Amino acid sequence: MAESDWTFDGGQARPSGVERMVNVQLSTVYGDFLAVGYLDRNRGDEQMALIYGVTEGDIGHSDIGDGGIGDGDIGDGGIGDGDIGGGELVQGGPCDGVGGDGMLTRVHSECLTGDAFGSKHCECGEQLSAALHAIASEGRGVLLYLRGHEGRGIGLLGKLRAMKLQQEGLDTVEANLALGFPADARDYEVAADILHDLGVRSVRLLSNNPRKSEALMRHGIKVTEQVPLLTPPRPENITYLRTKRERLDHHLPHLDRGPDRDPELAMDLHGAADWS
Ligand SMILES: Nc1nc2c(ncn2[C@@H]2O[C@H](COP(=O)(O)OP(=O)(O)OP(=O)(O)O)[C@@H](O)[C@H]2O)c(=O)[nH]1
Ligand SMILES: [Zn+2]
Repeated sequence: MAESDWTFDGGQARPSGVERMVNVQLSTVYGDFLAVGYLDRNRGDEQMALIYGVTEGDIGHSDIGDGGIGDGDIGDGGIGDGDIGGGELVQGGPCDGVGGDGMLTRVHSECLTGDAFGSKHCECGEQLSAALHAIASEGRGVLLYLRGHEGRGIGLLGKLRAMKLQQEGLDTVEANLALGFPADARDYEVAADILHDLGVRSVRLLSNNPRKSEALMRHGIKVTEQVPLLTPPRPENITYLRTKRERLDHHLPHLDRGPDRDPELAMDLHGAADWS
C-alpha cells in the first residue's frame, strides 16, 4: 500500500478512506479554483475539495488514488510543501502542512435548501459564499463541500421533517431527537482524510462550531485558529441561530448586536449578504 493510502489520526496510522479521482480547473464568480474530486471508499459518496492558489499543473497527476497534491504521497509534496500563492510547488520534501499560520479552510456541510435555493431558515448559503470570498481574498485556501452531511447528517428528508417540526414549535435539537436522530450525526473522518491527502495538516478553520474543530483534531488535523464566519441574523433564522448558540455551543456573539454597534462584525462577514 502506498504511503498516500494511509492517514494519521492522533499519531495512529490507518488506511485512508478516500481516493483522489480527478482534478479540474473551476472558474467561479469568486475566482478560479482547482476542483479535486474524491471517492469515499467507505460510504461510496463522491466528494469535492475546492482549492484556491494552485493550478492543475502545480499538483501534477490527477491519476488516481496514488497522488496527493504535488505528486502526492502523504508527507511528500502536499500543499504545504508548495508556494501556493506563487503557484509554485516544491516537491519531495517532508510535508509540514501549511506552515505557521495554517491553511484557511472551510469544511462545509451540504445544505441543498440553503446552498442552492437561498433558504432563510439557515445561514448555510451565506456562509458558503462568505467562505469562498474569504479564501479567494486570502489568495489561498481550501473548501471541502461535504456530501452526506445534509441536515447535520440526517439526510435531506430528515432535515425537511425536522424543519416542519420547527415550524410547529420545536427547536432544531428537539426536532432531530423527536425524529429519532441524534442532535448532530455528522462525522468528519472523510474531511480529515481529504486534508491529509492534500498535505494539509494545519488549518485556520472558517467556522463558528467548536465541535467541528474538535472533530477534525481528533482525526489528526491541527486547528490553529477558528475564524468566525458570522452572517447577519434575520427574523426567519434568529431562533434557529440562538438555538445553535445555546444548545450546540456555536460561537455566535453577534446575535444580540447589530453591525452599527459592532463594526468589526462586518469584516467577519467576508462578503456575506448585506445587513438588512
Ligand atoms: N437537522 C437539521 N439540520 C439543519 C437544519 N438547518 C440546517 N441544517 C443543516 O445543518 C448543516 C450545517 O450545520 P450548522 O450546525 O448550521 O453549522 P456548522 O457547519 O456545524 O457550523 P459552521 O462551521 O459555523 O457553519 C447543514 O448540513 C444543513 O443542512 C435543521 O433545521 N435541522
Ligand atoms: Zn442550511
